[in-house]
Amino acid sequence: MSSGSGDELARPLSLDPDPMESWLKLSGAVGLDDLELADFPVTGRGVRALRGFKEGEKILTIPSGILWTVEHAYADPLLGPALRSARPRLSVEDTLATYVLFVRSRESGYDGLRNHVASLPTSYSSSIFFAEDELEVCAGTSLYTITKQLDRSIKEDYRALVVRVLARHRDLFPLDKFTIEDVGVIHYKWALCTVWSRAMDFVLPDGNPIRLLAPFADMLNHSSEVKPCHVYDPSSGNLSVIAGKDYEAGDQTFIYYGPVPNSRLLRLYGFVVPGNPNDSYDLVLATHPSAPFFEQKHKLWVSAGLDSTCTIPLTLTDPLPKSVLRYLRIQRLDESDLAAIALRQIDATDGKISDSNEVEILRFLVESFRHLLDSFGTQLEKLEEQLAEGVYSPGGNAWAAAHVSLGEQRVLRLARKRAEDLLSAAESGSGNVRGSPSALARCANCEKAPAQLMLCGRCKAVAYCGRTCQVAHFKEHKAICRATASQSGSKTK
Ligand SMILES: C[S@@+](CC[C@H](N)C(=O)[O-])C[C@H]1O[C@@H](n2cnc3c(N)ncnc32)[C@H](O)[C@@H]1O
Repeated sequence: MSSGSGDELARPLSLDPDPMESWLKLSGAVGLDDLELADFPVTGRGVRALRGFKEGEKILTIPSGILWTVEHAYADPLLGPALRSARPRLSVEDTLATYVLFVRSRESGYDGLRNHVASLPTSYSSSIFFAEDELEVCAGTSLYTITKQLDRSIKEDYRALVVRVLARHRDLFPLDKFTIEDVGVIHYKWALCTVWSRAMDFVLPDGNPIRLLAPFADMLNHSSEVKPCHVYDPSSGNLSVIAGKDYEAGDQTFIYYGPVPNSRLLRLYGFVVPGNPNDSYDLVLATHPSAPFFEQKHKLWVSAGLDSTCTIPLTLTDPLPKSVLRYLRIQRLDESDLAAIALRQIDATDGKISDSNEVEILRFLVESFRHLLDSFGTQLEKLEEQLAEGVYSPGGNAWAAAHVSLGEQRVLRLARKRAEDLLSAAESGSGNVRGSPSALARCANCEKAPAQLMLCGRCKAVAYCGRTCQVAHFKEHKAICRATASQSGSKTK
């Protein structure tokens, strides 16, 4: 479940001619002679280069005709009419999941696609398959909440799929293979995880999105060390993979799944990257329509590029985005503020409204962050201790959940600290905190402000009074350090 290239001990998976590979070649796939599937120690099965590739060189093309797409599902002579009869139309995700389940259930025909399905993992380690005690490790995180919600919604979605499609076409979806009971839900979850962890998303020139599964290209694991390197050609409809860096013969080849935080990685792909620089916390801000002056405030949120309900990601590099403050300033406007705004005496879409409004929203934020942090099942220091002591078996579900919790707590602590700094400045009337100067004026560990401080040599975004404090703070700082250094283009490893 952890990330890394782990190329050293890769074993080829089989020496027999692979039926999927033969089908791919016959269908016009290009590049397979220079690649092979192999088992890698850290990432699991992946794709190995059999010769060197230069960055930017095309390494693989999967032709349009054998991609799993919504269009192909609808064009299928058996499945298409069943899909078309569904009212309302199935979502893209459900269409692809139904397509995969349909092909898997066929006893004849669909030979190529069935070979692909046969090569898919039989189980997934997405958080939706976690046992209760494993999920409890990340109680308090957005992953915990979303996974619980998914547990309910997936059952409902499957029932809806049965009613809208499966039960109406029992000739295609026989009851013994598409049961209404729990087994059916388990198969549906498996198909959803297949789509979540293997589908690729692109935007077409007309602005419409396309989601597809590409046999063999879906065997490429993720690495943040490679540039984005999978491309869809809208004119041919083919999917290609370009070398995202230089490879030597024997290396594992990768694609880049994107700057994904651990909570999303674990839910969709079933793995985490320890110390993930993309970790984030999704802060949900909402106001009930019955709140005073809701209509006026709603207009102000919209003109500030927000809405009355907003989900704003807090990140390691920007733990308290301006949009959070902007939202709350509008939420706390009183009658006289609104009158001043109507007379254009105040601009509510940017900047401070008044000292009292600012202090009020910052107090609220500090309290909210404290409350959110208190709601985590296991506190950050305890989790770090447990991970160091090997309480969770490395790579296991509980271990991965612990990393998600660590990441979200680190982000929230930074957000709380930033709100506290802003609040003390607002209360003292200086109102002059821009993050960096105050952070650099005090030791990031003991918070003292001696005459001389030394900057972190890598990110240069925090300062320490001495080596002891730098070492003591390293665990907490390393993820944000990586993120800040990579954002500012630092070349240091
Ligand atoms: C697109 S598939 C890649 C092929 C997959 N390993 C297989 O055997 O079918 C995505 C899945 O590969 C695994 N994976 C990809 N990148 C990984 C990484 N960096 N570390 C650990 N597992 C990874 C995860 O299980 C993920 O859900």
